[in-house]
Amino acid sequence: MPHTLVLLRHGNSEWNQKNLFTGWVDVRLSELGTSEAARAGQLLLESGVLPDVLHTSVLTRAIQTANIALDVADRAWIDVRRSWRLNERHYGALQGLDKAETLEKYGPEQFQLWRRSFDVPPPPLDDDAEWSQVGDDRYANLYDDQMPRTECLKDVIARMLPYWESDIIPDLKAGKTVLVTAHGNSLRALVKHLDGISDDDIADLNIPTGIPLVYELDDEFRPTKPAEYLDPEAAAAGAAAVAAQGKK
Ligand SMILES: O=C(O)[C@@H](CO)OP(=O)(O)O
Repeated sequence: MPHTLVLLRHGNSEWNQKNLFTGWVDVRLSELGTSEAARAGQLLLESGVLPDVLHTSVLTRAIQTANIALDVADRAWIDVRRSWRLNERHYGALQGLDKAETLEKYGPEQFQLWRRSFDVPPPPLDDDAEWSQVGDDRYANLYDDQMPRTECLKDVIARMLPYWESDIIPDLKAGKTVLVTAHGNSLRALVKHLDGISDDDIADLNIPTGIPLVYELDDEFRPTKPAEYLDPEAAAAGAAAVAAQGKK
């Protein structure tokens, strides 16, 4: 029996709007992001892809997106699990910096390496820096060596996949339609795993904000066909806009 998995990147956030590197900084949705989330719910409703369970990161922008979308889809009541393992990539010392200024200061090669390379993390963020999450209550249960100070995509895969195996797969196995509401880079990590994308090719994959991406998976939890965005045109435009960030 095929399993249905829906991936949803949060809607446009206040820092997406300001073009700042965000990572683990807990910013909220912008007005645009709120309407994107409502539209995502409408798309779920219209396509009849109705989630039975929600998995979110512990970041407010993903939680808000899920709440708004599920409310519109009349599924506000479904079970919810949250995990730091679905969080955005920790952007290290880039958190809080302007993307256009960073591109100008370090050049396109270094900028792309930090944003999209598989295994080059940005410099680590000091624990006492303004945009550090060390000491944030929501991470009180993490061991100190689990608490990132910076991450590359490879690190995100390493901390995200255990949750996929231990918490998301069992829900799929139970026949539930699973909604995962997360972030540009944590979802790139999951898509890389599901679609078997190489370490080099993943650099070209960008996930648009607020458009559900639907996977049908076999019993080995591999896609039976290419995943589909519920609004393919808007998704292509949104992904191109993410790729171009920095170039203002
Ligand atoms: O700033 C971030 O945390 C991410 C997602 O918004 O940005 P990027 O697409 O540059 O990896």
